[in-house]
Amino acid sequence: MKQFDIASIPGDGIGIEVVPQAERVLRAVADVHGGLAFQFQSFPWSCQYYIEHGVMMPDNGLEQLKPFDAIFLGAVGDPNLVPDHISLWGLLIQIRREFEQVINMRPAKRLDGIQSPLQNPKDFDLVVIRENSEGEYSTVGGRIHSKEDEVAIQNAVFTRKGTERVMRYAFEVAAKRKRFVTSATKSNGIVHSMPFWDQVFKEVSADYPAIRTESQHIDALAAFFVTRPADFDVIVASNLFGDILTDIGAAIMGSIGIAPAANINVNGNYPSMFEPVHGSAPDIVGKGLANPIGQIWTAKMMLDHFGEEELGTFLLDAIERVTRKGTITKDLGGIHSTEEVTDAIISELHTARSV
Ligand SMILES: NC(=O)C1=CN([C@@H]2O[C@H](COP(=O)(O)OP(=O)(O)OC[C@H]3O[C@@H](n4cnc5c(N)ncnc54)[C@H](O)[C@@H]3O)[C@@H](O)[C@H]2O)C=CC1
Ligand SMILES: CC(=O)C(=O)O
Ligand SMILES: [K+]
Ligand SMILES: [Mn+2]
Repeated sequence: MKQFDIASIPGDGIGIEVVPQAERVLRAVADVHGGLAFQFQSFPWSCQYYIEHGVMMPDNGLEQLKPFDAIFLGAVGDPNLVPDHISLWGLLIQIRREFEQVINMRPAKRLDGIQSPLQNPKDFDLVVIRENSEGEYSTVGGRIHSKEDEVAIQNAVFTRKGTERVMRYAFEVAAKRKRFVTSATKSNGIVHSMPFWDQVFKEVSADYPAIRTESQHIDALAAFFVTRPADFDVIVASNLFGDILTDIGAAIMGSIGIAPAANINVNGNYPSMFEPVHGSAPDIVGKGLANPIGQIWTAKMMLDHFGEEELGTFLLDAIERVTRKGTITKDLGGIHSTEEVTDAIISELHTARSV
């Protein structure tokens, strides 16, 4: 029996609602498979934890997480309790950084039965590879003076190592897909980091002659995600550009509530972390309205990461059979609750086993 030890961090808001549902689904997957098991240990680190302890996680939090095979996170943030920059940097971004989860991988794909806000979405199936450790999300800078003399300086950091790494990763992913990489740039407006980004992209692409490439400015690319998403395969982007693009990717899928994501450690020194694109959605918390598909599709990405790709596909197929039948939550125009959608997915898993 293969066992995977998973650290669960439900976090805040709807994270607390969707993480246990996705754990139920993973247990069902294990049950259907018969030869593997998932062991979950839940950590209460969240804004509520901050109110009680003055920190988002204990001093040795990272040490506690390190031995696990993966981290399964819901969402972090409750602006009524803790300012967002404190809660996100104190937990989510700290784990991404300290555990060298340098790649953030976010697929966007049209699913049967889900209405895209686009009139003609076609069958888009793309994946954004976002740099996850540097770029525009940096602690370099500061604020000085006050009142009308106040100055805020925020420096973006682009290292050759980090830039090359995310690009190589994108090319490797593309090699297993439609062999097309689009680079998100803005070298017409950002005159140091983005021409550097373009240069590294050109150098790295020379190592992958079988893969088609293009560069698009981020503003135009954002528009193309709306007007012709089916034309893309793999998009490589900096931290901020990737963050924005993947919310658009989620929106054209039909809801941010279904979009999955993986924060990947590529050197094997620390666990990777799997968390949906969405946040804690304070506006719908406690009502059974949270769409569990983002968290469950994220579990599928965790299965892929464990090398269980067949099981991952099996799970995504079950999700799509459920959406096709119209068992969907309110954000997608349906009437079903978080739990009902999860039940339907679990029941599809069992049905698929028995045929
Ligand atoms: N990675 C993370 O943990 C992230 C955390 N956040 C944090 O979450 C909090 C709320 O941020 P927002 O900007 O409002 O983004 P959000 O993703 O939480 O919500 C945006 C909109 O999408 C809806 N939504 C999100 N997930 C849904 C789901 N599963 N089912 C149905 N509807 C869903 C919400 O109801 C809301 O209308 C903030 O504290 C923010 O910092 C935001 C984004 C990512
Ligand atoms: C924090 C955030 O917006 C994200 O991880 O997508
Ligand atoms: K999240
Ligand atoms: Mn985001």
